[in-house]
Amino acid sequence: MTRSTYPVDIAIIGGTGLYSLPGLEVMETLEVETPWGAPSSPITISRVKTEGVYVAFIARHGLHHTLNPTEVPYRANIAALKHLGARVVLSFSAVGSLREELAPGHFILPSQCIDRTKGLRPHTFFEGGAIAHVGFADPYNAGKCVHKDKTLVCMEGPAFSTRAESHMYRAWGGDVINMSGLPEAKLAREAQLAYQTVCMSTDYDCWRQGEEAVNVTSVMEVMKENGQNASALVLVLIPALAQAIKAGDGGLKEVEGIISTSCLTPLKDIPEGTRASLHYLHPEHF
Ligand SMILES: CSC[C@H]1O[C@H](OP(=O)(O)O)[C@H](O)[C@@H]1O
Ligand SMILES: Nc1ncnc2[nH]cnc12
Repeated sequence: MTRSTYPVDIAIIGGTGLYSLPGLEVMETLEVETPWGAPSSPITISRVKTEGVYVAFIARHGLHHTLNPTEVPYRANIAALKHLGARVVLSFSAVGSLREELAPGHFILPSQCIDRTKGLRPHTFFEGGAIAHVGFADPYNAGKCVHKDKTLVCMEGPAFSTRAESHMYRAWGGDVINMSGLPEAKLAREAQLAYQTVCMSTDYDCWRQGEEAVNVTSVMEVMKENGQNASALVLVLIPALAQAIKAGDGGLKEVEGIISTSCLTPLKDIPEGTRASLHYLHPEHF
C-alpha cells in the first residue's frame, strides 16, 4: 500500500495525447498497487508552489498508450488516487463532436452521460458481499466553461462508430462521444471524489454528410494543440480547485460522506476480504 511523501489534494487523469503535465514540477513518481491491481501508469506527484498544493497524475492508457479503453484499469486508477488523498479529480478526454458548434479544438464540460459500454469493464467497488447504490443522476461536479451542460456518450470501442450509430447518438441528445468516460465517473462517485471530465473535441465523428470519417491520424493532429491547451488549462484551474477544496465547495459537499447513506450491507455481514479492499478506499467507513 503506497503512500506519498506529499499531501495530495488534486488528481488529474490524462487521456489520449496527454501523457504528462509539462507545466508542473514532479516531486516523486510512485509505482502503486491497489486491491484492484496496478493503475495504468506510475503516478507522478507534482508541487504547485504558488498554491501550496500537490497534484497526482495518471496516464489513462499508459505512458506509451498500450491500454485500449476496455483494458484501462479504471478501479485501480480511482482507488489509487483516492488512497493518496485526492479529493477532486479532473480527467481529460479526446472526444468526437456530435454537434456543429463543438468544433475540433473546443473544450467541453459535460454534465450528463449515456452509457454505451458493453459490460466488459468492472464498474463498481461494491460487490462480493458489500452492496451500495450511489446517486449518479448528476454524474459530474462542474464549474463554468464555454460549452457546458453537454451530454457525453461513452461507447465501448475500440473501433469508431458507424454512421448509423453516430446519427442515432445525435437523435438521443448526445453532444460528444468517447470510449473512456465510463466507468471512470461512476467509480469516482463511489470513491466520494468530486469529478469532472474536460472533453477536448478532436473530430466530427462520422455524421457529417460528404465528410471523411474520424481516424486516428486526424485525432492526433488536433490533439497536438489540444494537449498544449490542456496543460495550460490545468495551470489556470489549479488555483480555483485549491480554493474550492479549502472552502469544501466544487461538488465536495455532494459527494463526501455518500457511502454512509448508500451502502445497504451491515458492516458485520461484509466478508473480511471485501471489507479489507473497501478499507483501502474508505478507511473511515469499512
Ligand atoms: C484515439 S481516438 C479514441 C480514444 O481517444 C479517447 O481517449 P481518452 O478519453 O483517454 O482521451 C477515446 O475515449 C478513445 O479511447
Ligand atoms: N469520434 C470519436 N468516437 C469515439 N471516441 C473518440 N475520441 C476521439 N474522437 C472520438
